[in-house]
Amino acid sequence: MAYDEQYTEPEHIEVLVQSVEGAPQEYAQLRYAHAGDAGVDLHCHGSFDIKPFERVLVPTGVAIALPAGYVGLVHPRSGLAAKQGITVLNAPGTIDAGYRGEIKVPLINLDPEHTVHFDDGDRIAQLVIQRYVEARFVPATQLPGSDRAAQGFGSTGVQA
Ligand SMILES: O=c1ccn([C@H]2C[C@H](O)[C@@H](COP(=O)(O)OP(=O)(O)OP(=O)(O)O)O2)c(=O)[nH]1
Ligand SMILES: [Mg+2]
Repeated sequence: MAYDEQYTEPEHIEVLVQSVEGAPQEYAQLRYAHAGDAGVDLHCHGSFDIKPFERVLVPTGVAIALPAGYVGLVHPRSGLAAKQGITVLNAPGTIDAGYRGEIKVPLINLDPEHTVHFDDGDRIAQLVIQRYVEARFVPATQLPGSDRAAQGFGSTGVQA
């Protein structure tokens, strides 16, 4: 198969976005920065500082309604991580389809020296929307065999 033939359009869905009380209306206008981006940037509502090794639960000013069968995953922004040591503490954060509250992002500053300042509206994280599968968990007394079996935690390439 030619490389180009592998290309498929991503699935398109509608997700309702509301700016929360006290946040500007335009906060509800989430947009992918580039064609082909998987993540849409989330902004902070309000300005704040994060000192070294401090964590802050950052309000984004938005609430969303995902259709059933979809989940929002809050990922760090690589630029903030690489340049300033800022990451999402619970990455990836899980936004359940049924959650209607404000999306909040627990950021942590892992830079040992520098306090990082954020202005109102700065991009703090990115939201990736994916389909999920709901499992029916079935208690079992024995699991089927597999190539890996119970090997894990760095076992690959190590002589038994
Ligand atoms: O980074 C995050 C993660 C979660 N949430 C919201 C949406 C999510 O649907 C809800 C619950 O998240 P999670 O299940 O991760 O947290 P929990 O500590 O298990 O809380 P709960 O007992 O409410 O499920 O909190 C956020 O706003 N930001
Ligand atoms: Mg939970």
